[in-house]
Amino acid sequence: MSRILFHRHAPLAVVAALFLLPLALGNFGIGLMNDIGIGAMVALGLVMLTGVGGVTSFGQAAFVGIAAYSTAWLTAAQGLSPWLGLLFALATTGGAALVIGMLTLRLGSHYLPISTIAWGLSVPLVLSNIEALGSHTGMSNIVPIHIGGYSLASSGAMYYLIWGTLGLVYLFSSNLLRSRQGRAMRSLRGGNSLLASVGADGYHLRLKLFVYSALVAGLAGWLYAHNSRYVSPSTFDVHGSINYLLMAVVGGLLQLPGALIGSAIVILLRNTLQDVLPLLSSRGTQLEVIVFSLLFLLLLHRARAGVCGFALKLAAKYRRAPAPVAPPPRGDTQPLARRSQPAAGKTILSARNVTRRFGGLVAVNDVSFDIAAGEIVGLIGPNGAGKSTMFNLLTGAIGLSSGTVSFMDRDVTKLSQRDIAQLGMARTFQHVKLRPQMSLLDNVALGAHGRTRSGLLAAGLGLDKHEERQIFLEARTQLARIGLAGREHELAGALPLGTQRLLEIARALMGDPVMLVLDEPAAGLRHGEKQELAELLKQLRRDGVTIMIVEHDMDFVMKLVDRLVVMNFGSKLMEGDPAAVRRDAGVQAAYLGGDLAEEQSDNTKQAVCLGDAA
Ligand SMILES: Nc1ncnc2c1ncn2[C@@H]1O[C@H](COP(=O)(O)OP(=O)(O)OP(=O)(O)O)[C@@H](O)[C@H]1O
Repeated sequence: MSRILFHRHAPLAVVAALFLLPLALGNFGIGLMNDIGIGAMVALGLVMLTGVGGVTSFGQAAFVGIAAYSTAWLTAAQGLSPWLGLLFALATTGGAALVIGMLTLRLGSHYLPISTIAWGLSVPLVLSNIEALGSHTGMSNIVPIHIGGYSLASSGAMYYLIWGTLGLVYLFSSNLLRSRQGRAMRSLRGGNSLLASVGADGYHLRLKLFVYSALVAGLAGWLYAHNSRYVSPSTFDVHGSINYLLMAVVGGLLQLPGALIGSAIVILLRNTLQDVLPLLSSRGTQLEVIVFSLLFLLLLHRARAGVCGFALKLAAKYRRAPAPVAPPPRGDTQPLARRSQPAAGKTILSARNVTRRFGGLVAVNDVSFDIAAGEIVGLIGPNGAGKSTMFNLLTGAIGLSSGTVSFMDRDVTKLSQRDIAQLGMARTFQHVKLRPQMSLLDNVALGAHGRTRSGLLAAGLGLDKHEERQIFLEARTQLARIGLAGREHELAGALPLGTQRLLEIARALMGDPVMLVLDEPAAGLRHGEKQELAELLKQLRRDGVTIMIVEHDMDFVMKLVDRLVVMNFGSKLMEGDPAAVRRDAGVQAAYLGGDLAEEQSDNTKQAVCLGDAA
């Protein structure tokens, strides 16, 4: 009870303290608070972009600069209102971010951060060469903001605008992270394949985050220009960007409050150093850079998750249960709409002459088979037979070298993984792809991405609550289905591997699939858990879901499936019911070794199982 009261009242106490703070501060203190607020806003965008989205940006100050110069030019040179300046600043910043993002966000690994340095360097260079913008000296005499007839010329008045805006941005970002879009954004680090499997588009999510963080930097730039009433290009160079990144890292890149804490620490520390270092040496400014570099190194060694991450780790030691993040269920919540399942027996998937080459290696060679609605089909074969590659081809994770695949009466040979997922094919992965730092409920809820619609704006404004309740209602049902009811708020990373595989099945079921493609779901499960999994899969078959399964535990597979497709060396060896497969000499030879002598030791256990089952 006291914890609930704390969670409810702590934000109110912070708001009240911030409201009253100017009464206790002089002009200098208020000026510092304004700098902290503006810095925190840019750092907050970086927490979203770098911490959540995994895109490291060394060019965020450039967006602050584009916005600051836009409003400076419109108000000081054109004599228009700062409020028009705000719209113009957001338009130029958002437009620039969209173009830069489209040009750079497809770059992988270290190329993307390097590209951010490129535009981080070029934007201030361009600004300093435009005469109409004051060239190297910048622009002064920027008019103050007015609200009605009230001028925000004093730093005390700007304080409330800056911190009020920061509060709104914080609220919007916090709502966004807890939404359907936010769950997908928080999963960006899990890779495009995970996102595509739930019907989400990693590139567009990254682009949205990029533009969002740039718009937040743009808001900060607008406030900066009208707070300092002066802009110059050097403020917005790469040095400035590194400063913002430092704030986010010091505070904690993974939590929104980190932006605020980091900005306060960096600005207050810089201010103190500027007072103290000149007393120690005549080269105080150079010493300041060295002190900050050392601080950065120390942080990377000792507390990579920043102050916030450190505090959370400490708090977790004393916390009794993880804090709930999902809205609690309500009696009147309607379930999500379901798709109608195809009639039992209808062919829903046809693979024809499917071939996939990796250089000179033919991983899948001219394989054809059909799958009918309501079947459980096993895809088996010795290690390296091409099963996972076949799954990747069917689900669209990789492209075919030749052949065709049709699913639900559509040729899906050239469709993306995401489009195939939207048609009703859900999958799990041989190497589990979960978000370890997200709760079980959030991981499962992610699976409904393709079935639900709420966009970024609705999420940020908190207009998605009805859909969120529907998603979490179903996520709780799916969790209960795999035996994890009551553990919704635990972290997925804390589960044993076998249970993580079950969690992947629950996530796949959230897509309301026509067909479930399971890659070694029983690996890591104990005997009793395997029996429960078999029961779950049989129940799903009764519910009309078609299942294709790769599994090495022959005993498990033979008792579960209606039909088997056997692969060996990339080709289809045979197809038939379990009894026929057990009897087949070719299959026995493949599993016993035969010509595959080098695989014998690996497969002895499987071969024995095959024999046992027979
Ligand atoms: N991306 C890739 N690049 C190159 N070769 C690959 C790639 N993916 C798979 N292969 C090769 O294709 C062959 C089939 O691999 P695949 O993983 O599909 O077999 P599998 O039957 O699933 O094996 P296992 O049961 O051990 O998982 C192997 O020789 C593998 O090394």
